[in-house]
Amino acid sequence: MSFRIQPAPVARPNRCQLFGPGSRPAIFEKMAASAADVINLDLEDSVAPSDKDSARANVIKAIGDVDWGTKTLSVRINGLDTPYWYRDVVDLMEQAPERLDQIMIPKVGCAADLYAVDALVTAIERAKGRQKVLAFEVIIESAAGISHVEEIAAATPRLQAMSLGAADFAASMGMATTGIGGTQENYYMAREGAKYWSDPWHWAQTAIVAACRTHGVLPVDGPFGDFSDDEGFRAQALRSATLGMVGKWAIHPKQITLANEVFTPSAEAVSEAREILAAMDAAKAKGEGATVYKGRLVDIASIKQAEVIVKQSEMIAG
Ligand SMILES: CCC(=O)SCCNC(=O)CCNC(=O)[C@H](O)C(C)(C)COP(=O)(O)OP(=O)(O)OC[C@H]1O[C@@H](n2cnc3c(N)ncnc32)[C@H](O)[C@@H]1OP(=O)(O)O
Ligand SMILES: O=CC(=O)O
Ligand SMILES: [Mg+2]
Repeated sequence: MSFRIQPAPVARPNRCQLFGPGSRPAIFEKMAASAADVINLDLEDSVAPSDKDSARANVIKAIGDVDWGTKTLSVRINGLDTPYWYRDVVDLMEQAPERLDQIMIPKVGCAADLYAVDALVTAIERAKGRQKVLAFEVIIESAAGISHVEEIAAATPRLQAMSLGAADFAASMGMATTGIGGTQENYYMAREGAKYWSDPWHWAQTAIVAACRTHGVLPVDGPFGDFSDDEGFRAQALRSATLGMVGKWAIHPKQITLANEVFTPSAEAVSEAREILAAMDAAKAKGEGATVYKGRLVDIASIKQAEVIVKQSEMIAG
């Protein structure tokens, strides 16, 4: 237990983050018209090295030209291990209009990575007189990133969200898979001739959720590569939501509805949460800290659990 109050993350919907390559401007209007809460225009791994400069120019133009509505608009810059990232930051901060809400920093390995980007962003904000404070989001997708996840979550007040990047994470960890998220064929327990599949992403997800919740950052599940597998996407997203994540990436438009459905508390869940709060109000009026709801114990901790669902639903409804 600690006397510190757990900080709340930014109150904005983050159920689905839709990605699109910065080298494919023909889809930008479609991305803007989608039902995703967050748009991630990518300058990193979906853009070939030969297209880095033109993709950056496309993105800067589109930030001003496209009507992004009320979406959170984010650009994924290149990693700090590349020659591209400083130019991404400098050009975005010097040339893009203030409609840009945040940048996503991939392959973060330690808090100092964010210190370096923060220093550069802060200097340009001051030099250019930019009024809007740029937010950051990061991807945990390396052995170093997951090892230092808590210091990364605490690294800068600019940080609003943290995603698990299953593809690069698997590569960095030396995992024997080319799958991007979801069930892995060889990750199972065997008993009496039957296989029971387990979840190889679980521990990294819970480490991210714990670090994020400690420091008031939104925990987000990253990509699910097989966009023809709706059932697999839904199962992965449901596990993430159950663990405390608030949303998931879409790497194809057909994943947006699936993510929005999973990360919007259902009417039944909200009504049950409200009933628990009402039951606890009645218990409190009688001087009791615990009572019975539908045959099961509810107590003061149940109020906090129910409030998570009600607050999430109210925040999404606006
Ligand atoms: C894995 C590690 C990571 O870092 S993931 C994040 C980086 N990756 C990305 O950003 C990739 C994002 N996705 C894509 O580039 C495309 O969706 C890929 C997967 C290449 C598929 O594109 P395509 O072959 O055009 O798909 P499709 O014919 O099924 O498209 C159907 C209609 O939807 C459109 N569409 C496609 N992708 C997007 C998108 N990301 N956002 C918005 N719209 C998209 C297509 O243009 C097509 O539209 P229409 O029906 O012709 O009007
Ligand atoms: O960037 C995302 C990933 O899965 O890698
Ligand atoms: Mg990656």
